[in-house]
Amino acid sequence: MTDKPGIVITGASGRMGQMLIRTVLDSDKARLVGVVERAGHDWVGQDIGAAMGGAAIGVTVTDDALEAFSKAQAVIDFTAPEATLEFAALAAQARAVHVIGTTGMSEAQIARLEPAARHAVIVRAGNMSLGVNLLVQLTKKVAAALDEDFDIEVIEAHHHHKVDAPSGTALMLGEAAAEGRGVTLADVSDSGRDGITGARKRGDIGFSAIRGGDIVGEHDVLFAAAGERIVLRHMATDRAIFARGALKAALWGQGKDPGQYDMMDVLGL
Ligand SMILES: NC(=O)C1=CN([C@@H]2O[C@H](COP(=O)(O)OP(=O)(O)OC[C@H]3O[C@@H](n4cnc5c(N)ncnc54)[C@H](O)[C@@H]3O)[C@@H](O)[C@H]2O)C=CC1
Ligand SMILES: O=C(O)C1=N[C@H](C(=O)O)C[C@H](O)C1
Repeated sequence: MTDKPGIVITGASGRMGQMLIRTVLDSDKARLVGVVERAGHDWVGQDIGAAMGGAAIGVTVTDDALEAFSKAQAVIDFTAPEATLEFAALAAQARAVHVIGTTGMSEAQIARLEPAARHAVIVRAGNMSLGVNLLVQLTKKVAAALDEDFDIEVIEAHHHHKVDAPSGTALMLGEAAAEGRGVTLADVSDSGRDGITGARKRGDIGFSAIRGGDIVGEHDVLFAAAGERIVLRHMATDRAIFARGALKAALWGQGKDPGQYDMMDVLGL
């Protein structure tokens, strides 16, 4: 027997799924006890080590999430919004910590996590890296120090497979800028400019999204005024930063009271 928390990774074949599996296997603080993929995927029924092109490791990919979660102390989930909602209910049933990296969830979908959070710990963040979470704090500070003479724009770039925009990180940065300024993001958000949009409205927080190639994730927060500009920037070059943060969250959540938390709680920022 070991007291290292057992971890299940969902979305096993995904870009983040594979990175998370490697991160847990390399860790001396956690054990990989299960991996989940969607029903019908080629990898279901295969050993995950072999499916990822290496040696077998004795963990079989399953599409039975509840069965996998019932053996785990934590589930790390970077998949898609509706899958994440289903996993939240099952992780709560298994009383496993649910670490959610999935982005693109609507406000209505986020609200649907609440019943699960009454029974289990949920840690959710649009970006699990230390660097971005620090950038969020810096953004809040700079926005609080400047007035609306400074136009705030969040510019993000990601690989061409990404399906949601603005990115989860861009939204975190926009929220932080709005909070620093003492406004509600929904009231000032301006995304998806196209055509004759009219001049920029004073006080708006703008979003622009670039999609191309294999860009892991880049975020700028631009504060632009007459005669000067400040740019706060984070550049991710390796998905390992997200996986390390997610594993840290899974370990941090052990023994915590049920509820919803984020990476600020985990990192103590
Ligand atoms: N919070 C963070 O730090 C980060 C968040 N992300 C987010 O993570 C999510 C996944 O990103 P990628 O790995 O690049 O995408 P991906 O498309 O490579 O992987 C998604 C995986 O989820 C699986 N999946 C979908 N529905 C499923 C279901 N019902 N059951 C089991 N598996 C299911 C897919 O088959 C696929 O393997 C996105 O929302 C992305 O924005 C990505 C990187 C960092
Ligand atoms: O889809 C991605 O790849 C990423 N998604 C997250 C986001 O939406 O911000 C985090 C990171 O930028 C990579």
